[in-house]
Amino acid sequence: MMPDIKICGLKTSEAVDRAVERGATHVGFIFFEKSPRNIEPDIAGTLADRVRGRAKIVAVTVDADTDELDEIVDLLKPDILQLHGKESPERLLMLKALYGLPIIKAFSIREPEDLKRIEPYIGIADRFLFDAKPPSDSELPGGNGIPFDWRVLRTLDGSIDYMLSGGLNKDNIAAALRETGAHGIDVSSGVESAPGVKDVAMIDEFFAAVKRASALEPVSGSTK
Ligand SMILES: O=C(O)c1ccccc1N[C@@H]1O[C@H](COP(=O)(O)O)[C@@H](O)[C@H]1O
Repeated sequence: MMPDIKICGLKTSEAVDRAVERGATHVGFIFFEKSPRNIEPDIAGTLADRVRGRAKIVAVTVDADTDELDEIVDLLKPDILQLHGKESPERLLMLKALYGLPIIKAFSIREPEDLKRIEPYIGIADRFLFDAKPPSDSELPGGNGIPFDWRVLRTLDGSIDYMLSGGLNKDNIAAALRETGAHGIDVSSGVESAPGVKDVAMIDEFFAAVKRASALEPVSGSTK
């Protein structure tokens, strides 16, 4: 089965169009000034209009205040909020009540202990996203292009819905899916030729690799 596929950090119509043509179920826009993928909400809204209804529009923010979120929700009209900072469960409840949007809550993972941090968010976050811990010299909480040890997720309760993220690319996505069986994947750097510069050929290659990996997957219940 094909996982949900989110292409994140989009900034051009060419990349948005190609991602959705190839089968992206989610497209992500980054609202974080220090990121090379940062985009103004009005420009993101115009890009999102190209694919609205064909892919879920995801607004990625990091500890954004309500004024900033108001502007993003107003101009982008996202389907989903992705919170990639230290937002508390209470903050998620408040934002869900305010905007009526589903929330993906991101967590950085290195070891099994890190998974304990999701517990207070179960039943509040609509989906989790597991990313690698950023290097100590990085200003970005995500989008660093580095994977974590996916074996950590072996201890995760199978009923937890999550997207796998962090350094995914055409060369490691088959192994990542084989190890985790993730129902959703999220890629940014892995389809870029330089930080913040999406490459449509790399988007093509990534989708081709996911399709190959999904075709190889054993069919549950099959006797063959
Ligand atoms: O991509 C960014 O610049 C970014 C900035 C701030 C918060 C989150 C960000 N990106 C998220 O991180 C994942 C993993 O990225 P990568 O594939 O390792 O480059 C990305 O998909 C975004 O959801």
